[in-house]
Amino acid sequence: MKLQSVELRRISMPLVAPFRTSFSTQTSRDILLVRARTDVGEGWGECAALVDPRYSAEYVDGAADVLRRFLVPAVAAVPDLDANAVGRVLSPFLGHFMAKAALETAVLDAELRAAGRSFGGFLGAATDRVPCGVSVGIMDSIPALLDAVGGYLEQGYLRIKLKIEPGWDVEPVRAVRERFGDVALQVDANTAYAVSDARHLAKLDPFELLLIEQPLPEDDVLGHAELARLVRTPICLDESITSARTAAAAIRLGACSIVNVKPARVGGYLEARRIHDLCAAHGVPVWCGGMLETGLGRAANVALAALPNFTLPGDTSASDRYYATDITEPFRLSDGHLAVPTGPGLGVEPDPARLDAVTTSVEELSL
Ligand SMILES: CC(=O)N[C@@H](Cc1ccc2ccccc2c1)C(=O)O
Ligand SMILES: [Mg+2]
Repeated sequence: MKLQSVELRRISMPLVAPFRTSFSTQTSRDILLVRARTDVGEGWGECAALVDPRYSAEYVDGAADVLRRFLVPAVAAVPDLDANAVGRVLSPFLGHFMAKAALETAVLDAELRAAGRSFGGFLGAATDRVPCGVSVGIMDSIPALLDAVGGYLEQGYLRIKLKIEPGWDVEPVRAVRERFGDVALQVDANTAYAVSDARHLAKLDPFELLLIEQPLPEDDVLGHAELARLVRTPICLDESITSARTAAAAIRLGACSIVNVKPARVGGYLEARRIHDLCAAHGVPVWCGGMLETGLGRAANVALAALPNFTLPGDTSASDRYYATDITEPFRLSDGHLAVPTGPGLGVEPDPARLDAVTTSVEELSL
């Protein structure tokens, strides 16, 4: 396969409701899509980077720039391209995992569409539908939170994840437990605490949470290992896991007993599968994280979440959790599950009219 041209497209997608985390409140998503045109057809990749470097060091204008200047030219120079070559040819460029993931996914999508293979079939999906959880933002009040959680449970979500931060943690969890009983429940702090908060975080132990996600800063692996000795609730890492190597180190150091696998955060679906396999070898369960993707990224995540060691419901929610109108056919929850796409490649593609309606810029990179 040979890369002939790449389109960098920016789309602006309003969220159905503000989404507040410990690091920001977002009301819309400014998303970069990568469209790879090759001699055997085209493929799509979605870059998960936020508009500002608050979840990780990446941000969407920076991702577009690193793709334009370094990543796309390097991949375009490969004479006999396949998805396995992308990680190798991009490894001299450090970091920029979300930008790399978008490009690798676009190349993989083109390759698989041309071969008539689905993402799930290629990655090793073991099931045709995946159980889904939902991520619930920090709310203005406990009653508002309980209304939101009640609504998601009525829609059929099989697991609730509450965003927490200092000042919004024990009480919201207590309220959800008192109202909804033993629903599958976990929390995500997005790095908002310090290991000195261990005694406070241990107050969550009586609520039998599935896990506490990324309580401490990304680089505080040793702090997570110390916290895991002071808190009974299992520790799950998200931001800290940037590769299979960092996953192996975190597990060996006792920093986590569960991993949130996010292809965008680790440079793509091939590395994500390596993390899945490594965690399986260590008996560490994984689940698929979310970055408020459109149906393009959502399709790839659902295929990944079908691998056998994804034993916990992920943040693979339905399209309407975030968007009133998706750019692809929407993913709809059915009995708390999403069906794994079976078509070639991602198995979905953008509807041209819907795509045009949200497009804010299109740039053709000639190679
Ligand atoms: C579903 C979920 O909680 N995702 C991330 C946080 C996150 C990720 C990407 C975002 C993009 C725009 C606005 C908020 C966002 C929050 C997480 O697991 O930590
Ligand atoms: Mg998280």
